[in-house]
Amino acid sequence: MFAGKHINTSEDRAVLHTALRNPGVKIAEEGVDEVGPVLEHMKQFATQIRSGEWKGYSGKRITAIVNIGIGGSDLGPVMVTEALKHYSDRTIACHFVSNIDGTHLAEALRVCDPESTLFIIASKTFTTQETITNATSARDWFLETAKDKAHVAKHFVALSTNTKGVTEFGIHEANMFQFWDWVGGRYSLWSAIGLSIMISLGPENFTELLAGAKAMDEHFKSAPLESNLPVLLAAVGLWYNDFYGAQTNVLLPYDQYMWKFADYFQQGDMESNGKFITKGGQRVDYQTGPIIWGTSGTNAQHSFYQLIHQGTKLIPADFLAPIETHNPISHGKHHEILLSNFFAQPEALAFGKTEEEVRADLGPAASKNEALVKAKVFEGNRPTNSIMFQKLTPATLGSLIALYEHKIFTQGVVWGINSFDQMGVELGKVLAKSILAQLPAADKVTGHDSSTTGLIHHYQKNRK
Ligand SMILES: O=P(O)(O)OC[C@H]1O[C@H](O)[C@H](O)[C@@H](O)[C@@H]1O
Repeated sequence: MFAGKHINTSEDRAVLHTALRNPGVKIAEEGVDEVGPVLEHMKQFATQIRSGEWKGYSGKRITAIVNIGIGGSDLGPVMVTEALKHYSDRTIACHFVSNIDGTHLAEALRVCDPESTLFIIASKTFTTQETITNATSARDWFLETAKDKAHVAKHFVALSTNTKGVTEFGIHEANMFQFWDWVGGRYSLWSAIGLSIMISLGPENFTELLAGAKAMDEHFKSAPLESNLPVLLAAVGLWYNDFYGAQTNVLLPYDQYMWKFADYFQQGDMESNGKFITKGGQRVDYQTGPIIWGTSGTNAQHSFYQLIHQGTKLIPADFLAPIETHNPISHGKHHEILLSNFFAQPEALAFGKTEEEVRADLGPAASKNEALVKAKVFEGNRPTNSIMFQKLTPATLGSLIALYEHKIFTQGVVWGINSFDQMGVELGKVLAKSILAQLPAADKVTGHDSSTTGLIHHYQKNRK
């Protein structure tokens, strides 16, 4: 991976997101020597937006950005801007529009002023239906007020590998921030796709984020296997996934800023390792990628922990927490309570509560209600990883993201699969396209099973 070999074999591509956090690295791959210059371009632009030097068409400064992208062109920027909100001076409102559902764009535009809004169209391919449709509607909305197409240049920029697609859309090449086909979508927040992060947090914090990831890259490359964090995380995961039949891995950050961390790694992990075919084309006869989910503690405790503690499924859990909080309100009381929960849960999951302990707790009442005794038993022996870090800084977040990226890579290598393509998302897209063409009239609806046909007909009969 680090050497730039084409380990994404099905697409014959290198996998070099690590080069994005190591500008100047020498690898013979088209575009690698442009990493530094593009980063510079991003810094200049972000600084102009943040300082107010960049003006909208009517002379107003930019006070809102709308990142229009989906999947890897959305989740990374959303997760990181949320996680590092503490580092934002909040002078620029950040909106993220991903869903093709018109509600997503409409609700964002409701609070934006066309004269002071910058649209960032983020799409690696610049062909994604949701993004191009949302971007076109955003441009129409903008032109309703701005009138003149020449004003688009001040309000629309693109992050993409597809120069032709960007210029055809009407965005000038000078307002395009390039990246390359060796950056996978779900590994792209380190590239131009991170522009919204940089505008929100400032170039220095973005540089720190990259530095933190680079430090983890170095650790991954050089640490002995037995003390190599991504390898350990991968090995523990493999153990439960492949030898204990665990279907899943829940991510539980005890830091409110990280509330989107699990959402981000749903794509990161499941799109990378949700594969049943090996690189050599064989059907695997073992389990591969786990189901990833989770949300921030302690909310999760009051929602789904019951099943983790006493359900019939084995759910390995990763707990993450900062030693220091950015918000030590009420003399640090909140953080102490938060951390006491962070320490308590893995202990409870590991050691549970025996029937004897329950009986001792209940005293004489135990013998009167045997069912209650059984209901209060925790079997324990439920596996967890606990990861503590000093404080959620940009560098620490960069390291944590890279830790999980390399865990995913390591597991993919052991399973012999290609973690860097995503063939499984194609079929639904193709079917949706053919259905879209059939929606205008009932007699056009052909080639589907009776359930699908019935649903489409129901929609056609009842739409207004
Ligand atoms: O950035 P884009 O080319 O618009 O792609 C956006 C997303 O599209 C697809 O859903 C892919 O499966 C994702 O990996 C990708 O992140």
